Amino acid sequence: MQNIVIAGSSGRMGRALIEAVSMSPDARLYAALERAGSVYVGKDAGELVGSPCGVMITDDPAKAIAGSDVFIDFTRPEGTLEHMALCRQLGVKMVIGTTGFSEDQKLQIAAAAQDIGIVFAPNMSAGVNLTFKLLEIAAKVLNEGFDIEVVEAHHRHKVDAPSGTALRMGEVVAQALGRNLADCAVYGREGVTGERSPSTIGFATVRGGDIVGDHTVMFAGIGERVEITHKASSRATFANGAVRAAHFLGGRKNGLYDMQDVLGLR
Ligand SMILES: NC(=O)C1=CN([C@@H]2O[C@H](COP(=O)(O)OP(=O)(O)OC[C@H]3O[C@@H](n4cnc5c(N)ncnc54)[C@H](OP(=O)(O)O)[C@@H]3O)[C@@H](O)[C@H]2O)C=CC1
Ligand SMILES: O=C(O)C1=N[C@H](C(=O)O)C[C@H](O)C1
Repeated sequence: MQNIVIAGSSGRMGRALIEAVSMSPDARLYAALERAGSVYVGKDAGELVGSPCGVMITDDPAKAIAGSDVFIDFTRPEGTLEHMALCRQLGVKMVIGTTGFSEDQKLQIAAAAQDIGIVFAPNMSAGVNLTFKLLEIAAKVLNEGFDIEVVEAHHRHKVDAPSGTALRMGEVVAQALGRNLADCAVYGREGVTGERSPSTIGFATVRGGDIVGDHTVMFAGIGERVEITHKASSRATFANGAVRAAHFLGGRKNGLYDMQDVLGLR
């Protein structure tokens, strides 16, 4: 049985995670965390998903983490890094789904993984992780004469762009082609842009309504176009993946992993 702490428990993913943990026979909700000042502090975490569970939401991270097995964090980069410092100190493993980290912040996560096991992935769904493999194949086969564009769409509340998943898709394709994404990414276009340079990977972002998460990578050639698309219709897919990642960490003391490791796709 794994004792799980959920950070950002009243958020969109926090609620999906409470449900996913409650449905896992090998996991139990050990603590639910919110920021100080949140109206949810002191409330029963289960009430957020319509079924009280006796775990009261706390704003004390150290108290929540002490004695737990895995800390699941889908919050914001600054919150995740604060939680990570405590998890590292207390020897508690982490599943990190938060997106929007800078390169320096990602290095901090890698450093913490020397001491604790961490699964860090911008997308915990099995389907998206399969598309990463498909993209690798597509990029290697369509490596000449095809323009590559990544298009993503998310709900109106999302604060980072492009999505972490879109960026990872770009990285996968760039790596398969022997390119460095930092050198070839084009983030949006406006005005007189000139013709498209063939070595670039373009990104386009859509934000609106309640779109859970759509991603398409387009390989546009002359006379044909291949599109690899994933559409998430429920956050349960990410939450179930995160709980699976927590179980994966069970037998691992330290190390940095992603969902390719968890799903055996490496
Ligand atoms: N890897 C994956 O599979 C997925 C990743 N995500 C990522 O997860 C993250 C959360 O998404 P979502 O649930 O939609 O966001 P929400 O805004 O709905 O929830 C975020 C939660 O984190 C809390 N929070 C925000 N800032 C901090 C902080 N500095 N310290 C502690 N807690 C904080 C919020 O509290 P408050 O309400 O007080 O602000 C809220 O409870 C995003 O980065 C998103 O991209 C989302 C889906 C899938
Ligand atoms: O913020 C979201 O909602 C999502 N964020 C992740 C990302 O940035 O890739 C994953 C998913 O698409 C939902």
